[in-house]
Amino acid sequence: MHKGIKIHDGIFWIGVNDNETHLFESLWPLPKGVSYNAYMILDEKVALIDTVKGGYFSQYLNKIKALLPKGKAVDYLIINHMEPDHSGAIKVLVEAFPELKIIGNKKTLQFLEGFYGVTKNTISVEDGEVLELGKHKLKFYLTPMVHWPETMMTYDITSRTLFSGDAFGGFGALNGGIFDDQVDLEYYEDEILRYFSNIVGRYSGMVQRAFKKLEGLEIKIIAATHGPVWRSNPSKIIELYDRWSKQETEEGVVLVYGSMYGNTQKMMEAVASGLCSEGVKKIRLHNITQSHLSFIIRDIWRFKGLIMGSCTYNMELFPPMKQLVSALENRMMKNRYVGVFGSYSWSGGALKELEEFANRNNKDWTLVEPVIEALHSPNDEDLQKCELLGRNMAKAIKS
Ligand SMILES: Cc1cc2nc3c(=O)[nH]c(=O)nc-3n(C[C@H](O)[C@H](O)[C@H](O)COP(=O)(O)O)c2cc1C
Repeated sequence: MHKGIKIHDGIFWIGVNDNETHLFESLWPLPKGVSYNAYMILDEKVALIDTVKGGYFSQYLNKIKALLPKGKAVDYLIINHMEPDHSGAIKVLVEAFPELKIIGNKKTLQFLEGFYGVTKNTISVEDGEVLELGKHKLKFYLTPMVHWPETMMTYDITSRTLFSGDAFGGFGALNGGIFDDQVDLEYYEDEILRYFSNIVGRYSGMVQRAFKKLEGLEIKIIAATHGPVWRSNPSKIIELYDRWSKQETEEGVVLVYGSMYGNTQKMMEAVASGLCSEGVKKIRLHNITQSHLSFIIRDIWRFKGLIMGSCTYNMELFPPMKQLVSALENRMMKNRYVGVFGSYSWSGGALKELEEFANRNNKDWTLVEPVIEALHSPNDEDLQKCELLGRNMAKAIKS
């Protein structure tokens, strides 16, 4: 990974791996790192597509210099996305190549000035405009809010490569191989979904708009800004992204509970038995204080059913459950079933908030009965109701 890697005639991956950052966007755990993918096209004109996070500039620059033919300079930097994990090296890049012309759309150039004070040698492009490098012809597609307002994609008409920005990208550094046929795809697919559901999912409608715009385009390679480059089976990730952004779900249920002393957990175990008795195999159980929210959101995005159970804490929902409920509303998830239950010892409060969530969002989440509330510790009747909730949820997701 110390030098550029050819992905097609004249096109090179010049990205870097970050195995140091613990939390992407200071929020999302990176147990296996993340790659910041950037690309270089060598033609009559030389173009770079995106940069890397600031601290990785020297690795990036070394790759550029090693590939750059003698006597040539870098002519263009195309900015698909201004988030600093991709734009962080722009300012120093401009110092290294002062003649460089920076290409972005109107919004990109506003961000460029705001973040880095760069205003010189910029070219604003419109949706559908084409830039000729020689053999390679790059067409720009503005795809706002996938996932920032300035995001765009760059399509190389010659090689049929789509430089897609953050779309189709995911967590996980690239360890050796960079292509879909060289890596453990099962791992990356999970991490692409974790990236999508937590970061891009809220803008699913805009992802669908982008799909409409790209309709009919022959795509042989997808080169995103994170994760593997799809050269063998790009249609696989396109299909997954299409399904996820249409909020199509799989048959399965996510169980999330918050419990301090085990009573609420006991209720969730009864729910799980009910699901199992109706043949549900894909059950993902999360103790909310043990699983990071990003993995819970990933599973909820994937499956059709969600059951949440919470103890009461100072008159309210258990604090991390509150965070989950707010995250669900922020992601604007749809077409799913939800079941809720709670426990308390004097005044209650947790269940009320979960029911309020279900009622507020009843167009997007269909409530599955019964709703159960246990005082102190669940009795036999409570546990039977929990099993019934599991059975009813199983029937709902199979209907
Ligand atoms: C710090 C703390 C705060 C609590 N606050 C409330 C409360 O405001 N209202 C209430 O009815 N119960 C309250 N409870 C009681 C628990 O919600 C109740 O015992 C519940 O059954 C605990 O479930 P668990 O065993 O799954 O943790 C509180 C318990 C603790 C430890």
